[in-house]
Amino acid sequence: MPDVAARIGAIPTAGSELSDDPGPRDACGVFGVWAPGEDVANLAYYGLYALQHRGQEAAGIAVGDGRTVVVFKELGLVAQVFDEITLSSLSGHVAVGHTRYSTTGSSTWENAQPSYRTASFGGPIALGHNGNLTNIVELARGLGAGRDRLRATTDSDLITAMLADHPGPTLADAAMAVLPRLAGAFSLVFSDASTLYAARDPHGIHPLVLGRLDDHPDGAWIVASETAALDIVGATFVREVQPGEMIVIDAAGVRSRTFAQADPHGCLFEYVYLARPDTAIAGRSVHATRVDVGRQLAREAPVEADLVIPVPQSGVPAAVGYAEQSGIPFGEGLVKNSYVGRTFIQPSQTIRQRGIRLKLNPLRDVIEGRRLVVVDDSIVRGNTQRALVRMLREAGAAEVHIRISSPPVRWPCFYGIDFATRDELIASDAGVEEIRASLGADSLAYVSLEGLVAASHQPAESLCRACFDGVYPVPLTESDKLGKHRLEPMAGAQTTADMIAEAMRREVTLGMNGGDPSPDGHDDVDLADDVGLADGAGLADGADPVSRAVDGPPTRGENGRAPVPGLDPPSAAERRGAHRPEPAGARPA
Ligand SMILES: O=P(O)(O)OC[C@H]1O[C@H](OP(=O)(O)OP(=O)(O)O)[C@H](O)[C@@H]1O
Ligand SMILES: NC(=O)CC[C@H](N)C(=O)O
Ligand code: SF4
Ligand SMILES: [Mg+2]
Repeated sequence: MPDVAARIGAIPTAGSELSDDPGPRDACGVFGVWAPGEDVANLAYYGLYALQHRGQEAAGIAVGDGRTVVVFKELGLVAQVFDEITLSSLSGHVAVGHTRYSTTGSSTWENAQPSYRTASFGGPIALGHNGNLTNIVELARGLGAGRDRLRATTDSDLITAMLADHPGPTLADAAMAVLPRLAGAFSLVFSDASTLYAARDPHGIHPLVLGRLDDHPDGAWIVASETAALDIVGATFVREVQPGEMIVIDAAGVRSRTFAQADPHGCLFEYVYLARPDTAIAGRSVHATRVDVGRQLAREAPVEADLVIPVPQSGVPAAVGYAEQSGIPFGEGLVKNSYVGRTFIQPSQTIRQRGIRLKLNPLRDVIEGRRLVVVDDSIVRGNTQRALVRMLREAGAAEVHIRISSPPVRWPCFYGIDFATRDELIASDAGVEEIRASLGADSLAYVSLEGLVAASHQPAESLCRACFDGVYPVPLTESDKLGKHRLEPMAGAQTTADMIAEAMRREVTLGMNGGDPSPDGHDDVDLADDVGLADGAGLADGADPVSRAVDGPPTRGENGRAPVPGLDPPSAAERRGAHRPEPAGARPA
């Protein structure tokens, strides 16, 4: 191992090459670690555990040892995917990890990340991606037949394929040529067998931070979606990866390169829901932001009531702020089953709805006869509030006043949140009074967009607010409207070109989560009907029917019911190949 001690502390600012400026010391889940002498697989495991809230469908870790890269990935939660035996078989000095929440491509093993390719200039590439690209059909066209040999249908795998296709001669050269061609949101961690890379789109839509493991003789670096993951692995926050910046970490130290001019538009919804409260984005605590929004909500939408109750988990800080500002006592009126994860980011409507009832149960003695202010961070499809109002009334609430600490979500997100089609969003066409009536609440109010932005302490023009105001910072193309399954074979199309032509001809508009026809629908069958996907039609040769192009996790088979988030271990079918680390790429592509 070359002596890298001299480089420790030389943390480059964006765009610099090994600058001596120490930089500030003081935004799917991605996690990268470069730490010779450390158990990098274990660090990645803990990092991913800390980022579980960003993606619950699949998890994976790729480890490089200077010679090769081994990837282990599987459908399921981090703790279901990895055990001690698996982790101990992953040894090396560089690791890339990912927790997936699907936005392009179904929830299948092939689409789990890190994605893997062998570079045409030699050597392995493993990549984890948070975000969503908006020009994937164009990029897929560019790749042509090369992509068609592969079963992964994510935008993320396209990036890996483009890097692998580039003549090089190094991965850094390939990345500097490929990254400027990507449009949309991408916070990336990727590696070859020796070097860790991190890159963030020019808009910096989703967060990505650099941290350092202290007291490490050879230098040890972490890249993560959120600062909370740095805390959990004992790393010190160094700085954010800047929009349009690529960071390279190897035995020669840390280097920064700029691949595009920054035009910051950080995701406002990170402050509302996506990020952990114990994370800081652009120096601002997410928790403090949420409490402030709650206070603002109380100023904007006061109501006479006996008790403020939060909707666990993400509604808690805003409820604290609402109670503080209004003087109405705060109380726990709903018990959350901590073994049930997030419901909104589940990939199908059926699982989301079942999850809410399993997750939240009213405390009758607290709420009976009381006038309640029920505070939540957001209403998207309306699943949670619809179920809650019913539960609270059944449990004897005298009045139910819903207060929401974000404005109505009226527009789909194309940058990495599965907000689906406009049809699915309860607020897309309805006014507040209509929504109140449909939920059955006594009153309903949302915080203003101005109030939310002010609490973030960010200038409005440096935030993406598109799901609230419909102003998209990255222009969309017609092909973006083709939906989550746009790289999947449909109606018998066998090639990318056929698939695009067929989708365009049919004018299929599926949205990000084309599997969900409506908030009350049952998606899987309907999607197949919508896109003319006959059973097994259009599958790649040898594709497992469990993984076919229908959204939602594979069905169980044993008892016919869908898996329950956080409760069911992965089925035998889901875990095919599990606990069998294999050189990446060994599976048929
Ligand atoms: O209107 P909907 O479509 O129901 O979506 C909005 C709800 O989903 C999220 O909760 P979730 O259960 O995902 O996670 P949490 O535990 O972090 O609150 C969010 O906090 C809202 O409660
Ligand atoms: N939520 C995300 O960041 C998703 C990453 C990528 N678009 C995928 O679908 O796998
Ligand atoms: S549209 Fe909404 S959820 Fe998507 S990136 Fe913009 S602010 Fe975030
Ligand atoms: Mg919630």
